[in-house]
Amino acid sequence: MEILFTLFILLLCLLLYFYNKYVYIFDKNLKDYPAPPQVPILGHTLDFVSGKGFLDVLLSYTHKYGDIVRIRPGPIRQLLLTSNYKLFEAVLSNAKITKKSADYKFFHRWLGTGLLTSDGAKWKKHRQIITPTFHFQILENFVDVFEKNGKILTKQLEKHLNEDSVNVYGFVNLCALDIICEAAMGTSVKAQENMNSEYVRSVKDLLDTLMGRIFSPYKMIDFIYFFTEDYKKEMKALQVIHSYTRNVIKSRQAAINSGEFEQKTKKNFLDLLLAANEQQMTLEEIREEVDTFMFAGHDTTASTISFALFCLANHPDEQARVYREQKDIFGDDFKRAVTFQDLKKMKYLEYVIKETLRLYPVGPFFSRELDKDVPFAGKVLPKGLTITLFIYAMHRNPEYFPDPEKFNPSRFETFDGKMPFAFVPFGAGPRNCLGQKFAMLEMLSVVSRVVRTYKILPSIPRHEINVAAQVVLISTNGMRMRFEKRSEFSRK
Ligand code: HEM
Repeated sequence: MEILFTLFILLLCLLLYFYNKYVYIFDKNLKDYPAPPQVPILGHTLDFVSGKGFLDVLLSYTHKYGDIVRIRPGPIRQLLLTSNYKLFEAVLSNAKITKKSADYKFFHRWLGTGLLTSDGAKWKKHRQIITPTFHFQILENFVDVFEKNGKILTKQLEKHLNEDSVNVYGFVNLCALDIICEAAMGTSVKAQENMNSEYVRSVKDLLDTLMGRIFSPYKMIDFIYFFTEDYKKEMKALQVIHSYTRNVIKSRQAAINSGEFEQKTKKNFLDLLLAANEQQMTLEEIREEVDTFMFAGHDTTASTISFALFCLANHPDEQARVYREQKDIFGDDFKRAVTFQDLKKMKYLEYVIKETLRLYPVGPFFSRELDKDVPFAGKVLPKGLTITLFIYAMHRNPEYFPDPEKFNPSRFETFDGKMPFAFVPFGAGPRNCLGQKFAMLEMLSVVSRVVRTYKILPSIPRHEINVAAQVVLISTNGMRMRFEKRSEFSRK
């Protein structure tokens, strides 16, 4: 009896501790921020399982309650959903707020604690080692990789010329996978030509299972997830992907040891990492970083290129302007390979890609967890709080982007950077996207190749996209358009 009583008291103390830590202190500090109606214990969880879609739920909160909203997506967790400029600035410009929120844990089995998912000393050390490998000059090495795979993409699309409606996303996704594999590891998985290869299938399976987990209220819980078919599928895919990466690392390391590396003029990220490493990272840590590039650098560019092509298909005047720019750069020799210098000249196409990223940011929101109290606007944001930066809503704020729903690339001609946190598709501050320059060059190269080869037209019937937040922002019903071969010297 005495033991039971002691256990009861211990449990009570534990509950009081958690209540005080996560509920009382949060409520006390955040009470002035509005919160949608919630149910006891579950908070707002039911809204997220209502079938309405994550992005739509968050948008409805923002529209109804303003640019800082208090949300409780479970019994103890609280977060502030924000599209408030000052709060964006306070979080993103603070070099001490670098901790990722708990949501990133789903990626740990694949990426371990690589750059995207790590925190603290490990993240800082690895970021320092890896940053020089993304230097703009080094990126010149990859122009051939973009060119080669962009060309294969146009060949794949050729098989669908004059069809009324082609869903471009699958084709672009395989192209982006080929590019990142070659750039990150120097190996060619030939995804575009052989989409049934074991590696390509495993990447797809892994992304599918991750997505299924993040948005399922029960698969989120480890104990339940371990008994699902998805778990088995994930483990099988991980085995294939990890052993592929490990084998490539081993053979690269052997090449370096044999002196072969010195003679190589075009080095991939893995070569550069191994060379810069000087025993600071273990081979397993290098594996985590290479897998991180594979993940962070694949669906992201695929989604943006597809949205950009969709926008061009549906805005013929903008496409004509991009095409004119291509004419100015390539003259009548549209078939020649693109160079690094050419890509730097594609200013208008860059505005098109930026405008695409404004309307369709790949990561429509991302979060930080505060590891200390942070003063903000006369209040204290308590330690442990998750701040979810709602990029999608920020990018559609008419104060910074007049007529925000309109696809208008020209707005970037005069976007002067005075409000740097209003446009942050690549994040900002110490944890910004390491691959952003690489990504921009890749996207310029691939879109340029498609526009030079084909006139992109709206599908028949015209396609309405259904935008949703999955692992990245995508259109759940595909991105449909039509392609028409351009005549050699067409000026339209
Ligand atoms: C359209 C393309 C891309 C977009 C919009 C994008 C966006 C982002 C964003 C928003 C973050 C910050 C996430 C957060 O703070 O939680 C991020 C981080 C990161 N991205 Fe990208 N990304 C793109 C392509 C790439 C590519 C091609 C690579 C690599 C080749 C890459 C590598 C990374 C890495 C390593 C990080 C983690 C940086 C750190 O935490 O230190 N990304 N990206």
